[in-house]
This record gives sequence, structure tokens and C-alpha cells, in this order.
Amino acid sequence: GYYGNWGGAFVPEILHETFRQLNAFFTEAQADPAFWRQYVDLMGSYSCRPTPLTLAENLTRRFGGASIYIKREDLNHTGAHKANNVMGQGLLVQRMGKRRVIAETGAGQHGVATATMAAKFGFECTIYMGEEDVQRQRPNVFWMEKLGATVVPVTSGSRTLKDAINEAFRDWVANMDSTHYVMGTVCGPHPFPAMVAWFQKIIGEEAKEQILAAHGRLPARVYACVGGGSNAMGIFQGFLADEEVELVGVEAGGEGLTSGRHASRLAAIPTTADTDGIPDATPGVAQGYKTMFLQDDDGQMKDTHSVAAGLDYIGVSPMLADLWERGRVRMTAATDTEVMEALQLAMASEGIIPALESAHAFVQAFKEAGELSPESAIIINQSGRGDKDIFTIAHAFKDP
Ligand SMILES: CC/C=C(/N=C/c1c(COP(=O)(O)O)cnc(C)c1O)C(=O)O
Repeated sequence: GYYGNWGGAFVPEILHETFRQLNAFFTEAQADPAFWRQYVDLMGSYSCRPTPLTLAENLTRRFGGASIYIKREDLNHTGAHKANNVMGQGLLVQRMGKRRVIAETGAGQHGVATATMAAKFGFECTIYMGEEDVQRQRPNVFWMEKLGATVVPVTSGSRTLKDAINEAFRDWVANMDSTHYVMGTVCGPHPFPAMVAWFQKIIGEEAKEQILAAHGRLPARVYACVGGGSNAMGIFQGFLADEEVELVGVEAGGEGLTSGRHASRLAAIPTTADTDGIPDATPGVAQGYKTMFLQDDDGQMKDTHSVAAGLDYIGVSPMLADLWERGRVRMTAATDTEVMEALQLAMASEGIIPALESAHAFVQAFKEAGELSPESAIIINQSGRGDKDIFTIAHAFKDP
């Protein structure tokens, strides 16, 4: 369960048997071709896959460089890439014979997706959500409850994603015989990162086939926003073996990397010795895994900030920490202000409304498209749609 120096499964003794069982079920499912076919068929009939790869002609013309393609994970059922992971996990829960699922959520997309899957599979469902996120993603809270899930507002800590994860783990330790924890991203103790990345790789498999068909050759660069890292790992896996394809992760720059109010774990750190004086992430172990965390000198988790609830998290996938350390993935950050501008441009130019999280990837792609040759192409992974963010966006534009 390691990716270079990162990952592992730092879980208490009491959970070892549960993790052993989970690993056994996952390994068996991975080895069973019928399981992956069942998953692909379900994603086709229930979640509109394959999702389109849309050529953004107006944005391409505006920047005058690479052809800009958008991978439309917003067109999944429930509106984000989270659907890929939860439906796969649902099939796994069926194989394990469990009847209850729990999950953490920040943006509420993973929560809605898990509640949707539970309704379809007939599982009992409890979602843990930071009180602050309950307030800023109300449309999703409404749907989770309407779909039959119990939403538990979490009032400990910073009342955001990391606190929701802590509460979900507490529930799981107390109910692990009946309950599966549907981790929403490629973080947490092994095998969670591996499982989530395995289901999300469907994005990259489709995108590679689609770009070769539409553009005739591999893209120069692929951009994805990074919260825990699951939509990024999903699309990146389609191109990891193609060294000529540059992979760019975009983290939450919040109010700026020197503001102390951001959620950038890797982008803030130049790969050389840290000389920019920006308080950066450091290696640590928390929430069951080892990665680069935004923590203080005592190893206590810092409060993060992002306009996008789904990126507002202290940890980053051990897979991405390893790919970044090896130089295979370049990490950048986009500020809240840049995100709003890119969102507005995408809406006005292409009639596409990205989620605030996804808009971070658009920011970096817009900065770089013009410097690439017109014969080249780039792909932006649009992880979700912006409907959930209507109040945040309205507020941002009201106060210019
Ligand atoms: C698992 C907690 C993260 C959530 N969402 C994260 C998210 C993200 C960031 O998550 P990753 O892809 O795992 O980095 C990107 N795009 C959208 C639309 C998201 O909703 C959630 O609760 O919905």
C-alpha cells in the first residue's frame, strides 16, 4: 500500500481484520474480468458513460494555441466524477454482503453520489459533513436527505472535510461488521486510495481513446484540479505511461499561497529546498496514511481555506505525492479570484458551468494554452457541474 515514500495503512489493531477482508474482496474483484464489465455496463446504463470529450472551439480560438478539449465528468449522473467511485464501491459492497454504507463529504457531491448508490442498491446510508460545508452546499444536503440518507453535521475541528473523515472513521470502527466506508477520494489507509483510483481510471481510459480519435495524437498536457486527488488520478492514469504527455494538478490557492488561507499542499513547495518562505505542507501521518499534510510544527492539522469545499482538505493522495516527488506530475495552484474569472469565461464562451473545484483546472489551462502550438491539444478534466455552487457564485459576483 505504498507509493514511493507515501501511503501505507496506519490503522489501529482493532481494524486489521476488517482491512484484511476488504483487501481480499478488492483483490478478488480486480482479478475478475466479469466485475469490471459489470461496472462498465452499470456506468453506461445508469451514469451516461462514456462521458463526452468536448472540443471548446471558442476558447481555443480565444487563446490561439492548443486545441482545448474538456472531459465532461459533469455529465455523470449526480453531476460529478464521484459517481464513478461510488457505483463501483456499491458493487463491492454487494459482493461483501454488507447492508449499510457511510461516507464523508465536503462539496456534497460525494455525499449525493453515495446516497444515490445506496438508494439504488437498497443500502442504509449515513453521510458525515462538516457544519460549514452543510451551510455552503445546501442544495446537496437537501438531495442527500431526500434520497434517504441521514446527514450528520460535524461540529468538531474546522467543521470541514477532515473533521467529517474523522467522524466517519469513528462510526466505521463501531460498526465495521455491517458497514462499508465509501471513501470519497484517493486518500486514507490502503486499500482506499487503490480502490478509488481503480474505479476512477475509467475517465483516463475513455479520454485516451477519445483524444486519439478526435485529434489523431496524444495531448501535450492534461489538467485536473486536486482535492484528495481522485479525478486527477482518474484521468492521469490514462496517460501515465506516455511520458510526452505532461500531467498538471491544480490545487486550491485560496486567498493566495502567502495568505495562510489556502489548501495547497504540493504546489506551494518548489521541488528544490523550500526557499520561498511560504508555510508549506510537510510529511506526516494522519487519517490512516502518510502524505504531505498542511500541519503545524506539533503535527496538528492546520485550517485550510478554499472557495471550493471539495478542495478544502489538508491531505493529498499518496499517489500524487509520489508522482509529484518523481517529477511526473507538475502541481500548481489557482486562487479563489482566478477561479471566478475562469468560471465566468467558460460559461460565456462555451455555455459550460464547471463546479468551483473543476474551475481550478480551467485557470491553469487558460494560462498555458496560448503558449502551445496550434497543432497540439490539451485536455481539461471537468470533474463536476456548478449547480451546487449557485449561491457562492451569486455572492461572489454581487460583491465585485
Ligand atoms: C470526498 C470529499 C470531496 C468532495 N468533492 C470533491 C470534488 C473534487 C476534488 O476531489 P478529488 O477529485 O478527489 O481531488 C473535484 N471536483 C468536484 C466536483 C468535487 O466535488 C465531496 O464531498 O463532494
